[in-house]
Amino acid sequence: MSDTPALVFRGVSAGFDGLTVLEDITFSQPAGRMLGIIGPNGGGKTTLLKLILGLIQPDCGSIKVLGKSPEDARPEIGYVSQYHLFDRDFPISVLEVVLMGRYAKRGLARRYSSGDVALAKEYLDKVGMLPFAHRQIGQLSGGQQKRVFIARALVNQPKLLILDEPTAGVDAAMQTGLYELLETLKKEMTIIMVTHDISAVAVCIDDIACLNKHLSYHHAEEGLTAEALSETYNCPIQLIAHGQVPHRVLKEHV
Ligand SMILES: Nc1ncnc2c1ncn2[C@@H]1O[C@H](COP(=O)(O)OP(=O)(O)OP(=O)(O)O)[C@@H](O)[C@H]1O
Repeated sequence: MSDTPALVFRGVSAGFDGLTVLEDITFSQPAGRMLGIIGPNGGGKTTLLKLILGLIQPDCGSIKVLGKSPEDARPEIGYVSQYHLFDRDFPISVLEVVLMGRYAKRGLARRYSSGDVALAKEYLDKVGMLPFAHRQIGQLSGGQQKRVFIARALVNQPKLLILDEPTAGVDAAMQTGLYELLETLKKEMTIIMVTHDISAVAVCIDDIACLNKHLSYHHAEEGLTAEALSETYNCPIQLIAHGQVPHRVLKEHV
């Protein structure tokens, strides 16, 4: 894995129409680890992802993604958005959905090669969805669709995979499978995951960014406490669990 950090933010502020959504964000994310971004609704998580993807520009500060500008890094980023709006009756197969991910490399004008199809099948296999390759995408469950969209993001072999709420609408059993998949993928790439799922924070995430206009970054070596979460969410948070659950205690925000 490269020594170049996957992300470097230095004094970044950003917003919309004169409203500051992110203020003075500074952190560095090492490559080959999984970063979880947590925070309340409206805290600026999606805005941070848009900055990483180069879809919006910061008002001030600098951003490096994989050692490059966000725009230059974009071909090396795989992105799985929170919502996938599509017509469930649209006659497109799972394999065709994954092949769409190759457009970024091949352009719209060119037909898929046998190499593209082989790659799409390889990544469908990796996410455990190869047996569904010829099913219509609309016939799959939410969790199964999420795996297909992850395969579509992976088919360009990104160095950075960004997932916005990957477990939204996914049942508990599928969530566990999804986290196991992410653990495997982490060996090959950096993963950034926006999540409201505290169990994901405990189970598979290395580093944690608590975001509510300001960002507090916590390295893997720290843990997560209700106090640190309460500070980000601006309200008391209680962690409720049955039995002995692995948990983490983070340092206080400065
Ligand atoms: N295109 C936009 N134009 C104007 N304001 C925006 C725009 N996008 C986001 N905002 C505002 O920026 C703030 C942060 O929004 P953002 O979507 O980044 O939060 P979030 O942490 O992702 O929230 P959620 O958890 O609800 O998805 C909100 O107050 C939102 O209304």
